[in-house]
Amino acid sequence: MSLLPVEDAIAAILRRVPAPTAETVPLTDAVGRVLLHPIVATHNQPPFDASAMDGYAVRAEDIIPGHSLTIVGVSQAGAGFTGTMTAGEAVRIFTGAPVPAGADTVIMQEEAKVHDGAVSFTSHPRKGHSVRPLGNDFAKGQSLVDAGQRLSPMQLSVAAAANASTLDVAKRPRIALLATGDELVLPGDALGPDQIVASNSFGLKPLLAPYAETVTDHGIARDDRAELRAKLEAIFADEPDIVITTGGASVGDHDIVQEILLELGVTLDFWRINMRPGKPLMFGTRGKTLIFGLPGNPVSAMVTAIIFIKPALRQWVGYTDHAVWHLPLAAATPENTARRHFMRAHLHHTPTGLALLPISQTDSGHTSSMSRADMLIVQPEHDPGQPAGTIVEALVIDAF
Ligand SMILES: Nc1nc2c(c(=O)[nH]1)N[C@H]1C(S)=C(S)[C@@H](COP(=O)(O)OP(=O)(O)OC[C@H]3O[C@@H](n4cnc5c(N)ncnc54)[C@H](O)[C@@H]3O)O[C@H]1N2
Ligand code: MOO
Repeated sequence: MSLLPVEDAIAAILRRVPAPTAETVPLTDAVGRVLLHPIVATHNQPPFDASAMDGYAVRAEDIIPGHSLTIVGVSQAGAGFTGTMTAGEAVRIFTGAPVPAGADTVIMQEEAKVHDGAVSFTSHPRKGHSVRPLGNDFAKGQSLVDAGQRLSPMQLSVAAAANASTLDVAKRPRIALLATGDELVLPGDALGPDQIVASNSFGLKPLLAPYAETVTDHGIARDDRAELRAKLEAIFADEPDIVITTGGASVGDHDIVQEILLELGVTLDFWRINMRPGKPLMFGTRGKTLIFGLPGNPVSAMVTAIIFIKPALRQWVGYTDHAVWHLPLAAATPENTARRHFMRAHLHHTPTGLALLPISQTDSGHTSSMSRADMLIVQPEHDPGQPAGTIVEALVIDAF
């Protein structure tokens, strides 16, 4: 049985992903969305030379120990001093207020002594001190956030400062999930003999939600041709962008998912990858809909979603910031097989920095070890095993 290399499978999937398309959303709905057109400043910030302190606007050259300046007015935020300051004058000023014409420096009030309408100072500041020059933060026409980034609260704050009220972000796909298996019951239901609680969709839905317009969980289909066909037909009738099944992907007598998908007109691009966990992954298309048939084993389902569906979704929304990490091993890894191993690992804080502590559990049905993992070490095919300290490649499970 020939197994497809991981890279070839990812490349085959990415070829089927449509180019990102934009939609315009209000700033208030943009957090976590991927920016498709850069945020460009439409004005200078600050729009005028502004005071950074509550104090006095002065001309630096006028500050001579023992000499007083005459206070000729006030500049406050939203209502600047309208005159022009000349030699020997000072203007009372507040944080954020425009620095009056003629002034070049601000001295904070803690360093000022006021007496009879005049002010003297205990410090001798350099010219420009406590003044934020026009355009100091950003200049008109400057790109503030590049396309391809996932918008953070700070980036939305800068977008607002740049006077943007809407942003162009990537449209997100509509995703449908379907679990398959006679043995499955929903969490909370009584477990009968030989039954298993269906857990996959409850991990997949939040894993994929950050990239999706909607993730609709269509529940469980029994290993029954008519039922599975009817459920998949109903899902396809809704025209989702992506359909994800779990279970029934392998070679057992009840593994009928592929057969029914083919009957329903799905073109299969590939089945079975040279990896563990997750070997029986299948992928195909039906019109514009992408179909991922994930293995039923819970660790295999999550790992294949991380390794194959997340890259597809990142490309779908135009996200360009993804990084593979390189970190030292905190303990040795064992010899690998001919299949690429995505090894569960803890991100470990050591006195000399971060390190990866491999989790020895490799059972693809072992959910509790997966729940303790922060990272997946990418162990190459035929890797002989590596000693502690070796720098290895790893993926952050929770990264976008
Ligand atoms: N003869 C062979 N047997 C198997 C092979 C093989 O190559 N030859 N591959 C193995 C590998 S690798 C995997 S992975 C599994 C995947 O099989 P399926 O995708 O057909 O999955 P199922 O048989 O339906 O279920 C496997 C396992 O997972 C449990 N399961 C299923 N759905 C869920 C769910 N939604 N939530 C929680 N747990 C679920 C199910 O009860 C089974 O225990 O096949 C190997 N066999
Ligand atoms: O894909 Mo399976 O996960 O190796 O048990």
